[in-house]
Amino acid sequence: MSGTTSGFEQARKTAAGLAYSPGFGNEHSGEAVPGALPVGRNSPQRAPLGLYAEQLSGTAFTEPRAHNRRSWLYRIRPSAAHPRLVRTGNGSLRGAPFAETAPDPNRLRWDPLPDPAPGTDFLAGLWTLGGNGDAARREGVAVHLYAADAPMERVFGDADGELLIVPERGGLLLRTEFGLLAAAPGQVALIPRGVRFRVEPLDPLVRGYVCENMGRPFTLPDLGPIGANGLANPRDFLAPTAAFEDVEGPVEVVTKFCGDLWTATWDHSPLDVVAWHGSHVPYVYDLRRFNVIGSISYDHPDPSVFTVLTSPSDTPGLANADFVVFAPRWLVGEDTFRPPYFHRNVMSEYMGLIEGAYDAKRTGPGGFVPGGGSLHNMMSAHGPDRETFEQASAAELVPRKVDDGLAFMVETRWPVVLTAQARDAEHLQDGYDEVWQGLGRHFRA
Ligand SMILES: O=C(O)Cc1cc(O)ccc1O
Ligand SMILES: [Fe+2]
Repeated sequence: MSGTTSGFEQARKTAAGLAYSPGFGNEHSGEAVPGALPVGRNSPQRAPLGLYAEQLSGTAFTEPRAHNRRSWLYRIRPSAAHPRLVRTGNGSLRGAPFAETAPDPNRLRWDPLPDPAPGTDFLAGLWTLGGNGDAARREGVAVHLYAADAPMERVFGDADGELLIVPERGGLLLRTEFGLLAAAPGQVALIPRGVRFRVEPLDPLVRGYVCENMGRPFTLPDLGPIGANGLANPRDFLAPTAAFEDVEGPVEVVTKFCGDLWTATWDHSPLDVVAWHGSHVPYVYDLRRFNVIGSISYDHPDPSVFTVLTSPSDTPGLANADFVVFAPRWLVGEDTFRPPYFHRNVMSEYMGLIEGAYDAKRTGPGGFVPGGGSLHNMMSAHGPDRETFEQASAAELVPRKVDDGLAFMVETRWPVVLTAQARDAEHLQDGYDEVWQGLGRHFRA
């Protein structure tokens, strides 16, 4: 069933009225019914209102307090009350390890996903481009895209990692165990590992990207000499307030586990959490709130300065994955080539475009367009295309605002290995290499 007009109106009304609890990493809490949240202990002999107490851990019990993520949920039924899971088709979703294709050192670029078949929900609309690491070892990252036009009737949860959802076209209403979130293009939603949710499109066609982080949970990067403020500010991350559905009756619950989808039909909705508290919670964040730091003297800063969220590895400074945004900003560098420089990076870079244009690439047909993506794997040489290089080398260096687009990058420690469908996709562009052809020699000895 595709979304109906009255369905969208209803969902948009709900989205417009949502209340949130601000602050990344806070000990958030809430109760949809007064008195549902126990006071002074997590696990009373009998939880209030006849609810069941359940802990959901996002990190090992013993991880340092600063990294520890867990929440306590007070629900109508414990999650344990479910039948046996059975395998179901993965559709276009794939998991790590990625071994369908040989790792590819070529620079690659895709146009947007084709429109979905009518009646495609968010889960069925997920299409995996590639990734790295190993879900069973809790490391690596996967890049998915989605295109959907129908509300999810079923509920989904990802045991393999957290999901950073990046809408590019159309808004999403996310009904989660913790309550409701809405994310429109320009905003991102973060669903922690294992948290169950259902997606309702707020528009007839919704499209975007999903960064699935199988490593350590995303956190805000340290600020070092930047100081105590800047980049993504914690208070701009919004957690939901408690809301539950009390549905007795068959509900399909799909789980992604070690790369595969498993399903079970529960006799009630798993979105039955009446109260909760903790730090393992979903968030929505508006990328336009990002406080962009850049050069006010000369040279183009490395894009690490645009990091919104980072999933650290065991090596300090080496990310399992960074989520980076290229948000509107002023460029004022003197005697500086202002767009991204030519480079070969040990990290691998997947880029997507949420709207407008990106300052290193031509947009429009055959270019880097919203909904499209590019992959520059470990050590692949890339940077400004020929047109960008020529223009920026000749440009008058007056202060200029770059505010005609919103792009993002998933930068990861290991090459992104493509799925077969991404390698063979019709929407994989031919001849991306040509954007760097014709960069003639200007050398004068
Ligand atoms: O390749 C890209 O466009 C991403 C990028 C941007 C930038 O400003 C510097 C380095 C870099 O990899
Ligand atoms: Fe790059």
